[in-house]
Amino acid sequence: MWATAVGVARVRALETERENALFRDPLAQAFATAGGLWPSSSPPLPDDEAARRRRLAVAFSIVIRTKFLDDLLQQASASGVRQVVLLGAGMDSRAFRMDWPEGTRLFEVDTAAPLDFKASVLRQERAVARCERITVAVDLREDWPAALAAAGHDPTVPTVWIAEGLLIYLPEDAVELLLARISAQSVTGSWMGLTLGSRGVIERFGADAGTGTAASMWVSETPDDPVGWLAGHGWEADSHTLRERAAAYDRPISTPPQREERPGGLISAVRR
Ligand SMILES: C[S@@+](CC[C@H](N)C(=O)[O-])C[C@H]1O[C@@H](n2cnc3c(N)ncnc32)[C@H](O)[C@@H]1O
Repeated sequence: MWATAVGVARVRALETERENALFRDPLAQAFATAGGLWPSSSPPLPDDEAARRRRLAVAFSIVIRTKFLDDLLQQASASGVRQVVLLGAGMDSRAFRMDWPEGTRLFEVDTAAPLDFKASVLRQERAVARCERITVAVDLREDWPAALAAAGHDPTVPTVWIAEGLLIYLPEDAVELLLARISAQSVTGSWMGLTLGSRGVIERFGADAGTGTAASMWVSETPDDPVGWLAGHGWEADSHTLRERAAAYDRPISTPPQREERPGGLISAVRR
């Protein structure tokens, strides 16, 4: 399941090599290498044209969402937030690659296996975090708020929460529960950045996805009205499409939309 996190690192390593990269993630290549996905020619792109296009589209979406959430984290920091929680952190290396104000504490929540793998790569790379970094090994289906609190998270001061490439893997009731728990730990002034499967993506990508691929594990998509949904949880949200953000980052999608595009893939929210 967490192998998908190494696939994400591979995409970030490729972006890092670009001249006009939207971000640079110097640790991504080490994660991809340790996971057997680097040099990037392995695994080869599938021959099947549709599968090839899907793979490229997923990679593109990872690059755009990474930049979107980097910006959101910077904004939250600038507004004074000093607690960061990465839910399903995987190989996220923001603790190491971003500038953090003095006093920032960053919690990485994931299960033990990916966190152990990550720790071994970080040791090998002699990576040094640029903020206080705390890992919390817990399954998000269990009582993770208690584990987070035990690790030192303080729910009485604002937090910026990131759930990147996570909710698409959780069934709808688990997404609701996660949101309720995040909201219960978020005082006014907290922030949240979410990525959600855009509408129809499971049908388009998941239906004929090979077993073991990331797309074969996708189960949930953006609700019909993401802004209203989050308002119900006490958040003032903005939702963006990949296409709109990609254009804003000067990385426009050149092909016209094949169907009506509804908002929803990328969400930023502030706690009221
Ligand atoms: C596709 S990866 C994305 C990782 C990271 N957020 C990023 O964008 O680089 C999904 C991550 O969510 C984690 N995850 C999925 N289900 C989880 C659960 N029930 N509890 C804790 N972590 C979970 C996986 O271990 C994996 O690291």
